[in-house]
Amino acid sequence: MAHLLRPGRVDKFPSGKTARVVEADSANLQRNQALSGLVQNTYRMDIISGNLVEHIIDQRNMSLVALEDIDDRSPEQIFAEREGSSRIRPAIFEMLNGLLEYIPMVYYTVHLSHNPSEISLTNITTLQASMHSLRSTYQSVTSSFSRMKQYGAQLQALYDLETVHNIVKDEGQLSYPGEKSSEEGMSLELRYVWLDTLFVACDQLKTTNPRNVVFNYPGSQAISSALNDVSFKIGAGDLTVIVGANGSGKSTLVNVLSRLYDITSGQVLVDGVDIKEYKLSDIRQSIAILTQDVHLFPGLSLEENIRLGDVDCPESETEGRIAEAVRMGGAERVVGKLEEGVDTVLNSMVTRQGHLLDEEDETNPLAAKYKQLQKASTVSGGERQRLVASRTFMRMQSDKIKFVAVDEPTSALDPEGELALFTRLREARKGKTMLFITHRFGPLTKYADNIICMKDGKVAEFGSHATLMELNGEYCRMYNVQANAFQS
Ligand SMILES: Nc1ncnc2c1ncn2[C@@H]1O[C@H](COP(=O)(O)OP(=O)(O)OP(=O)(O)O)[C@@H](O)[C@H]1O
Repeated sequence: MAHLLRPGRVDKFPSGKTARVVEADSANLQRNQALSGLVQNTYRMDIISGNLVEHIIDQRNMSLVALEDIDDRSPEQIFAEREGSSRIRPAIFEMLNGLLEYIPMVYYTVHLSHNPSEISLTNITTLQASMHSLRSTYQSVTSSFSRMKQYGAQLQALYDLETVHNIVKDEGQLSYPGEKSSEEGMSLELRYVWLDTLFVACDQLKTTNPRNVVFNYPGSQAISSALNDVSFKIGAGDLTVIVGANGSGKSTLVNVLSRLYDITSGQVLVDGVDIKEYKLSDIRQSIAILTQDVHLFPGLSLEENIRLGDVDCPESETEGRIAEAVRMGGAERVVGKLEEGVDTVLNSMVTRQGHLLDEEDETNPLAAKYKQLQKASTVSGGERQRLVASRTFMRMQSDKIKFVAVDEPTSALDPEGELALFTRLREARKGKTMLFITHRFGPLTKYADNIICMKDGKVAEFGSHATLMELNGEYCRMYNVQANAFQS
């Protein structure tokens, strides 16, 4: 395992030497650890909404195979175990090893002393052969035992990855897109469910006891529901903008429309069919979600971070599609100023161990790497948002995407960057239904087919910009607050 230095913990010793942190320099080891690190809760939504659980488990398996005999435990663990085993091994293992060599001999000696007629050259040769074979079996068992411990740790890490599971049940049987799906995009509807349906007479349907659309977050202590009495319909290919005050339920609407959560009562219809009837992974792979909470995955290159937007992209098209995604995400300058471009790994995952380095010793081969690491690659908040948007554009290039939800992804972008991002998203909407959540009305509401104005978990108003302005209600009030700010 090669090592390189990192400007981490630095302690001066009286000898003039400096203790530094040393990192493992194996790309496979770092990749393996990066993929394992994605089980953290921080990345849960990114992984689930991107339908990436299986892909990440596969990739981690592949990186484990690529690691071959490189131990992927932390250096501290390896060190502690070596220290322990080096004391035990000579005392117990070597003794056992030595004893085993003699056991057959002792047995045969005793046996032959009772049956002297059986002593022959063949018997002695067989005895020696069995002795060697017994010894090598023992050695392979002990080494397998130690490998088993290692595999146990790896299995545990894989198990942790498997626990990045969905909150919702995956019991649907229908494939998506289905028979009723449109080329223009996904149609979405939130509606009441009629609890008791009575056939009063032939062709006459009487429904009673409507069950409201309600959503409460699991385990929430809130006294009111995050969504209550919400019903509307979005047509295939529509551009819809959701507006409303903080906490009014805008993001929650995206969560239930994309089945990150199931509504508590009521129904979400996708192309006229209950969303629960579709296979969950089909729904996931048809949706792209861009929010301010999505992350760049640490330890993976920018290229891989963007490629994760569409893991099924054919190998031959990947490079061109990534370049296009970077352009559309407005991240060309960000990538351009990094020495290693899209190969840059931000916040690389590392393994560490202590290392003594004489600071004056320029002949030390680690010195150059140490200097390189001191120039750690970082990006600003706005640059990060551009890179994350690039992953969404990578995803949107896939024909499978039928619904794109964009939830205020521009908080750190400059005004020019924000306008450009919204424009490119709108331009890429062919064959997709689009839903934007925004507090800034200007760049989007004038293009919207529908505006949903949320208030206290309810749809306060629904309609086009002109209709809602005419209504002179909540939307008109919020619009005028922004418009007046520019005029005064
Ligand atoms: N994961 C969660 N668990 C419990 N309650 C939540 C969760 N997410 C949101 N809520 C609550 O649900 C309500 C609606 O939140 P939501 O995030 O949908 O509002 P929002 O309109 O998107 O707000 P903002 O404009 O601030 O982003 C709030 O009262 C919020 O506290």
